Amino acid sequence: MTDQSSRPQPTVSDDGAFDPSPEADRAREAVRELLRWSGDDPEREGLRDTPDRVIRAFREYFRGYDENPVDYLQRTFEEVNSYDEVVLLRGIPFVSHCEHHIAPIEGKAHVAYLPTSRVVGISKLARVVHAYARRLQIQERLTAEIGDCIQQVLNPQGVAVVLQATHGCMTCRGVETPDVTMVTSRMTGAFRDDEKARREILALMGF
Ligand SMILES: Nc1nc2c(ncn2[C@@H]2O[C@H](COP(=O)(O)OP(=O)(O)OP(=O)(O)O)[C@@H](O)[C@H]2O)c(=O)[nH]1
Ligand SMILES: [Zn+2]
Repeated sequence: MTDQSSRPQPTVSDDGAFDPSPEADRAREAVRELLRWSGDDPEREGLRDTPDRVIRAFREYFRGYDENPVDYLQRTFEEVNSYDEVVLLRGIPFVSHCEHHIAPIEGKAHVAYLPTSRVVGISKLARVVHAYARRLQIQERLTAEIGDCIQQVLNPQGVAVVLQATHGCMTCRGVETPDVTMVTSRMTGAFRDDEKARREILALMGF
């Protein structure tokens, strides 16, 4: 969870400006090579700017490497009138990329926790989801990282994370099987140990 990025930083901000660094040059050349490998001509007009677009898109897809999700959970509120029932953020849309094919993983995350004495701003749960999703992932690890981060930082009575997603590497290539959804979950504390709490949260999530 303390994985601050060690990758080269762009010499210009991610505002669409051209990055003249040697690392960016090498990345653009790698994209050019992939275009050739695919059978096209990277020098033709329509593809001339594509390597630069692709490396800027990669910065967007993978900007989670520059984020520490722990930071998002530092600010908590304690004046909650002893609220200790479930807090659920349902249906957070996310996009990730599978580490095997760099194909999109698109889905929804349902994130819940059972607070002790403090709660976190609700947007922060979505920020944690995106910070882990914007990396190369498999769905199981993404699910576990989200759940474990919230459990470790907030130390609530329990955390429940369920992800449902479709995998581009299954729909657009390979087995070419659309309309299948992968469902994964990470349950901690009360949601893992107490069958009733687990059933209730899954029902609230719509399962
Ligand atoms: N468990 C899991 N598997 C994934 C995930 N994303 C992709 N995969 C699978 O990872 C596997 C990689 O298998 P390989 O046999 O090494 O790769 P491949 O030859 O491209 O496999 P096919 O996709 O079956 O063509 C595939 O079965 C993918 O469907 C994920 O998030 N979790
Ligand atoms: Zn894949």
